[in-house]
Amino acid sequence: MFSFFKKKPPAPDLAPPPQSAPPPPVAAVPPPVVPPAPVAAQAPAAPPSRRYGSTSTFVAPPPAPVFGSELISETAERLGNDSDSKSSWMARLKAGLSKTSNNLSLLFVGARIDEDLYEELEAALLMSDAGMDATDYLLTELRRKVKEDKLLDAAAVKAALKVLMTDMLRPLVKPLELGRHEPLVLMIAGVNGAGKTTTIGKLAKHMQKYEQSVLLAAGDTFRAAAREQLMVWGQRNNVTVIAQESGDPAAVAFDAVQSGKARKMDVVMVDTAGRLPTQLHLMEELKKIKRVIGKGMDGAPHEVLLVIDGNTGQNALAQVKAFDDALQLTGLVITKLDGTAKGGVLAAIARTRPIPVYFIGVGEKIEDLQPFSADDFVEALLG
Ligand SMILES: Nc1nc2c(ncn2[C@@H]2O[C@H](COP(=O)(O)OP(=O)(O)OP(=O)(O)O)[C@@H](O)[C@H]2O)c(=O)[nH]1
Repeated sequence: MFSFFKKKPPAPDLAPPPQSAPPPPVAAVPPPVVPPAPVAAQAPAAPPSRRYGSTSTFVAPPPAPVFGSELISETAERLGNDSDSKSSWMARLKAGLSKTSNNLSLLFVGARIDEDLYEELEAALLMSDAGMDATDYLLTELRRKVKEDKLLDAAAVKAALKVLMTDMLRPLVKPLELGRHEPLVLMIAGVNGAGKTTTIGKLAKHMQKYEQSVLLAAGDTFRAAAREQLMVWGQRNNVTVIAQESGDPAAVAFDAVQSGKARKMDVVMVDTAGRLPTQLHLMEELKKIKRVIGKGMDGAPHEVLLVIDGNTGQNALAQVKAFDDALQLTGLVITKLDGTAKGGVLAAIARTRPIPVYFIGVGEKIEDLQPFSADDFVEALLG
């Protein structure tokens, strides 16, 4: 079974209280529209400061949305009919990475194992955005392997490179564990247009398939369209979105966490506005959002994810470093590997800042976001 998330068996202290059953699976019985309760009314005994407590509005889910064939096919996928969806996903990933895979594969066609091959391989890896460090490492290890195993033909060398690459990327593989906290709070960051809001929408939909109740915080108070995008998405999918007309994104995040706790939600996801790591005041704002989420719930956010546009090449590494320094990232999502992405940047990340890559995206549809698999990725590159 191609499992999306790893859901920990609920520890006794994390298990939902028996009386307050979790919200019914959204697909089967959509929760009733709860009139928006003011946050202050739901807050725990110690009231939140006015600054973070009372200004957000709730966008309640509409009654009984119509779920049609989309849900049926997704349900079929969950029940085990996922070999088709996996092969079409692989086809999209292969197509997305075809630039690099063509370059790499052509090298080995009828090639002799000599210095020319190593030089061409070095150039192809550098062009794929793998960076100097990962490229040097792969070439050194490959030379060693060829010598040790006395590899004589190009196919065997290619196979050895596949193994090396897979071993290099494997430390990045980690499932996103659900059910560790109630709610599990995720904060999502990234540069402008990386795909944060879209990723949140896709993740929420997938989490719903795992019977997770999800609440979203429209923390991108900078770009009005981002808030609308999240709210429309939430209404369509029966997910409550907490938003503010304008103002402090930290306040929206705080309200969302408070509300998530009061409603016993499984997951709260906090969107944030896009920003460049060089915009220091905006990076400070992100740190503040993270701190304020922690005030709303001890230990939160439990996951701080950086969404990276796969087309940004080596700059992606700079983004990972800067956001990690500011926020101590727990995971990455690499989107748009269907575009002009070259894919090698994952090798660079693995060598220099091995932060787990939870998901990769190869398109705008929900099923285009999938957990990262080192084997699949290398198969798409060198298969
Ligand atoms: N082709 C492709 N497009 C994607 C993918 N993920 C997101 N997009 C598109 O990228 C564009 C930007 O996505 P958003 O989710 O709005 O990005 P954002 O990071 O929230 O943007 P800001 O709020 O402006 O920082 C949208 O048109 C998405 O549909 C992907 O994997 N592949």
